Amino acid sequence: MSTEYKFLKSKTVGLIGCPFSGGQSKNGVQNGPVRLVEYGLIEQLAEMNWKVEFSNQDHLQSLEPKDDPDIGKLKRPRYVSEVTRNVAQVVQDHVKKGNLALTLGGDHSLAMGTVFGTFSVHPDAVLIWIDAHADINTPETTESGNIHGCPVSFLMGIAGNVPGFEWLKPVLKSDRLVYIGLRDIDQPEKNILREHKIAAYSMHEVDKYGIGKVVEMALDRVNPKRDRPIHLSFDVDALDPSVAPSTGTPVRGGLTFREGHYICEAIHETGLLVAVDLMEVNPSLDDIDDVSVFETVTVGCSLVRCALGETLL
Ligand SMILES: NC(=[NH2+])NCCC[C@H](N)C(=O)O
Ligand SMILES: [Mn+2]
Ligand SMILES: [Mn+2]
Repeated sequence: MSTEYKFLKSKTVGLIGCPFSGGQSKNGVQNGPVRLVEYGLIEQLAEMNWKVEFSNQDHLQSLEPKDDPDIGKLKRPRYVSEVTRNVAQVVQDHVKKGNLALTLGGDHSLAMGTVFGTFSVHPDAVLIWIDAHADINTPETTESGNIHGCPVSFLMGIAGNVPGFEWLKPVLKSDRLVYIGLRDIDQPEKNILREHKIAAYSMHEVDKYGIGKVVEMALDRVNPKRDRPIHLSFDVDALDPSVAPSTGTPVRGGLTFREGHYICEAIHETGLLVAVDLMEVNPSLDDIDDVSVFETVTVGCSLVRCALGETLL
């Protein structure tokens, strides 16, 4: 189109709802997409003059194999592989058509599919990963065995050969990835970040420089000429638990409400977005109250709206 989005053909969003929880061990995150849609996300985007093509992925849960024994430490590897392979295809179809691919999780292992889908159309894209966690454990280093802690290593091709994941060719180069919001990184993950010289802005840098400067530095690192397509993968646990409590692995000391929104606004302003993930909204955790769920769902919707162009003025 449009001056607003350099790599889109029209102001159309492919909304991909992924009710999937197999990349981690807590129940409920599969209900994230339905709650975000129930709250009105589709209508909100339509009101912002987006055409919405809703690609609901309700069949994903039926892909769970009867028998899915651990491979090494990895839990539910066949299920995760099958689901993410399907998601990759849907994302790829939307991005190829010039739609903005918006994926609602579900757990963050889904990013294996979304990022692969984007990069198979735009091999020169960059990945901006907003998270408390680096999600770059390998099958060797993961302690939990939860694959939502590992998608980045698979995408980079440093996960080794895991049977069933042959389809997932390494598409992500270490200099095309940047993190913002990190604060809970396993020691082996720190080693990987250092070894591969991956750009990472933890909460320490957010405190030190302010979010405006951090986003600018992050873009300068991976997208210095501002000419590469951007895939934004936003784990809602990047936000402080006081802002987004209803998520499976909350970590104190996170992004404020405004810092989270600023990131989305600033990335929208580049005009380079081709894909957005909103992951790890879990509206049905045990012991969670309705207000916490409501706050998390509403903040999820407003992050998405800001990434898609909502402004304060
Ligand atoms: N997408 C997430 N919320 N990931 C949390 C990962 C936590 C931990 N590093 C692990 O490997 O299990
Ligand atoms: Mn996380
Ligand atoms: Mn994550």
